[in-house]
Amino acid sequence: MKTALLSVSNKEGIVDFAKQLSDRGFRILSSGGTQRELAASGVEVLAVSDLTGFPECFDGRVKTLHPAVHAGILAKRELPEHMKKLAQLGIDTIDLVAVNLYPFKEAISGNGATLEEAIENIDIGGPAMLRSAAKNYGDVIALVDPSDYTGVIKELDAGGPSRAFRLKLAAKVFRHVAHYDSIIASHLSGLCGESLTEKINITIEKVQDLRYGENPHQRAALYRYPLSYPLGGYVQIQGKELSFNNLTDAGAAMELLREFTSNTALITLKHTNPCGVGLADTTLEAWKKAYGCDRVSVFGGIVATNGTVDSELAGELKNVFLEVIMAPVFTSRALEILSTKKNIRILKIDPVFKCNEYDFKSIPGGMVVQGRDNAMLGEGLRIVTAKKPDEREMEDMLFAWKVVKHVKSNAIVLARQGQTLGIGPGQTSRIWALENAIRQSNYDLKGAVMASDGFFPFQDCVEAAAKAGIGAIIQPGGSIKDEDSIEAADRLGLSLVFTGMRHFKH
Ligand SMILES: NC(=O)c1ncn([C@@H]2O[C@H](COP(=O)(O)O)[C@@H](O)[C@H]2O)c1NC=O
Repeated sequence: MKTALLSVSNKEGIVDFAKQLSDRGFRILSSGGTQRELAASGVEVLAVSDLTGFPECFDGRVKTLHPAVHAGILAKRELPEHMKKLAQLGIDTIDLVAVNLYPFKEAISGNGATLEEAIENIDIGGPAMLRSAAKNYGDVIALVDPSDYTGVIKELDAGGPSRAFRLKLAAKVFRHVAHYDSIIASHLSGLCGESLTEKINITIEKVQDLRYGENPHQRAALYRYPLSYPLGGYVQIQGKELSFNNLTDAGAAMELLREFTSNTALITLKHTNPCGVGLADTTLEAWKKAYGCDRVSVFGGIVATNGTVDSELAGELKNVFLEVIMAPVFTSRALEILSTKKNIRILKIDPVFKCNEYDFKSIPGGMVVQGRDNAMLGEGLRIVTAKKPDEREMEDMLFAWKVVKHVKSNAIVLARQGQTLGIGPGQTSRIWALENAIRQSNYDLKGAVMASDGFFPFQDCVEAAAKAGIGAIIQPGGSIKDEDSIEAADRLGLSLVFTGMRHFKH
C-alpha cells in the first residue's frame, strides 16, 4: 500500500485531495492539525506521532522531524540495500508528500510581527520533508502548491505521474523553499540593519507574463518583491495591457514624481527620460508647462501627475498620442472623455510609494548593487561666483536640480518658474547635452536657469549657457578645473551654485 503524508498550514482543498488519494488506495498520514481536520471530515488518517511513537512537542517545533518519516521518504526504491534496511527498521515507504509551510511572509507583512512571532513562523519540519521528497523525486511525489492537487490526481489516474512530471514538481519545491528562506533571510538581515551582505537573496514572484520584452523577440514577465507591488501598487482603469517598456517608463515617472511632495506636478516622459515637467496650482496649468517644453518627444509617451486628472486636462490629453496616463485621482467626467481613446492605459497610482532599498543593475555575469539615490540637497549648497542668484533663480535651480537627477547622464535641464524649458538627456558629452537642450527649447531662455547632473571640466558649458541668456547654473562642482568655470561665470555675469553632490543616472 502506498502512503501519502499530508502536513499543511493552508488546508484549502486538502480534505478533497485526501479523499481522492484514499479512493486510489493511499494510506493517509498527517501531522496534528491536518490529521484532526481530515478525521473530522471522515477521512481515515493516521497521525505521524502514532507512526513514529514520538509525540509532537515544543509547541509544534517538532512534529514530523523523525527518522521514520525521512527514511520512508528518502529510501531509493531501486536499491535493494535501501529497501532491505527499511524493512529491517520496520519503516514503510512514503510515496507522496504534500506540504505547505507556515505563513512567514504573511506574519511579517504590515510590520506588525515581533521578532518572536516571526521566528515561530519559520517552518522547519515542512521544508525538511519537502526537500527529502523532492530529492527523491524518482520515487516520491513532492507537492507544495494546492493548485497542483488536481493535476496529480489526473496523472495518477493515467498511470503516472511520469518521472518528468515529478521532476517538475521537485524543481517547484526547491524554488518555493529557496523563496521562503530568502524572505526569512532578508527579514532578519533587515532587523540586524545589515546591508550589502556577503550574499543577497533576491527573490521575486511572478505577477504576470508580458506579451514581450523591450523588443518583440524577447520573452518577458512582470515580477514583484514579496512584500511590495510593482509601481507601489496601481489599479489599471482602462486600456491595453501594460508592456515591458510601459512599465519601465512608468517606474521612472513614479520616481521623478516622488520628488514633488509639496507641489502639484505633471511630468511627460519617454524612454525613462522626462520630456517636460511643470509645477503649477492646477494640473491643467502643469500640463501646459510640461507639454510646452517638448511637444514632439511626448508622442507615444507617458503623462504622470500627483494631482487630479479632471475633464479639462482630459480634454487636452485626449488630443495627444499617449501610451499611459498615471494619476492618483481621475474625475468620472475625465474617465468618460478618455474612454474615447480605448488604447490609452490609465493607471490610478499612489505617488507617495515606498521605493526599494537597493538599485540592482545587470552586467554580464553579475550585478552591481547600490543604495537608491534618495539623497536630497542639504547643507552643501555653495554660491561660488561674485554674482548671487536671486530668490526666484534659486527656486528655479532647486526645481531643475530635482528634475536633472532623473535624466540620463550626461544630463542638462533648463528651467524657469516651475517649468522645464529644455532637457538634454543621455549624451556622451556634456556640451552636447546642453546644445540639445538649447536647440530643442521652444522658449527665449533669457533669465532661465540650468542644472547639470555632473561638474564641468571645461568653460564651454558656461559660455554656451551665457550665450543662450541663461542667468544661473547649478551643478555639483568638484572638477579640478572648477576655477575655470567660476572664472567664465564671473566674466560673463552668471551666478554659479555648487551642490557638492552629483546625480549621475546611467
Ligand atoms: N516541526 C515539525 O516537525 C513540522 N512538521 C511539519 N510542520 C509544518 O506544520 C504545518 C502543519 O501542521 P498541522 O498539521 O499541525 O496543522 C505545515 O505547515 C508543516 O510544514 C512542522 N512545523 C514546523 O516546523
